[in-house]
Amino acid sequence: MHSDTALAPPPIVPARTAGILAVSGLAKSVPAGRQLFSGLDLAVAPGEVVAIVGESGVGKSTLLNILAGLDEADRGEVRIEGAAIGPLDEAGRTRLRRERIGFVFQAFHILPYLTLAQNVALPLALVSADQPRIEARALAMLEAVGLGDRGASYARDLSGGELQRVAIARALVHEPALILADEPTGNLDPETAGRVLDLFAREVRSGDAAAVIVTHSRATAAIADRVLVLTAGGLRPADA
Ligand SMILES: Nc1ncnc2c1ncn2[C@@H]1O[C@H](COP(=O)(O)OP(=O)(O)OP(=O)(O)O)[C@@H](O)[C@H]1O
Repeated sequence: MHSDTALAPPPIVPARTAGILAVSGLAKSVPAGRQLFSGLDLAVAPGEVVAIVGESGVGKSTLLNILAGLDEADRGEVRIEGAAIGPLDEAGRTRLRRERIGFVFQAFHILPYLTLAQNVALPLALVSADQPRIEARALAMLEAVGLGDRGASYARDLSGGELQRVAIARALVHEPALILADEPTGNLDPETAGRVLDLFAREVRSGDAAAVIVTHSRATAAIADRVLVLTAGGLRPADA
């Protein structure tokens, strides 16, 4: 896994900018031509957790995918730590995601042929060759989500809620600058969700990272510094 490290370009270690995420004038329509949103602006500072809520089908998951460079906007700009992602080619976007972004997908995407410990370690193993640190950090993250004794298990042996916690541990393990999470507590009971959300907030704030969480859950929105509603006209404060 590390054999190509010597040939790889140096890791992206940008200077901390005033904003981790800066989005301006974003517009997106779906292939049938229906406009999901336009004129969308968003700025997220280090240490800040932003929750995005909105009706089903309004485009929340699509927005997260655009922020991660997994989907293209029709118009507008996304900057992560000051760098625009639009001009990056696929390799550049992959590298940006690997080194600076942690993504909790709605469908988890836990790899079935790796143990849970290996799944959690993977994002860190892609950017570091320090095996003892990788293993220690992966175990610490599994413990933090209450699965410290399940590192040797495989995805097939876990419940939906346990898989969700593995996905969260994996998204945080490499201390990304930007954490994007799609319904990260949708499969968790309130007590487990609370514990996981505490971890989430702690990792973001202690690492000066930024998080954008899409959620329908009031408890999840409650840990955010700001709650924004996605509408066809962009994002607006939830209480406006
Ligand atoms: N590739 C695509 N082709 C056609 N329609 C699409 C495509 N991708 C997304 N859509 C449509 O765009 C809309 C927004 O989808 P998205 O999953 O972003 O919504 P959401 O706000 O996250 O919804 P939910 O809260 O139900 O998860 C939906 O109506 C969806 O069917």
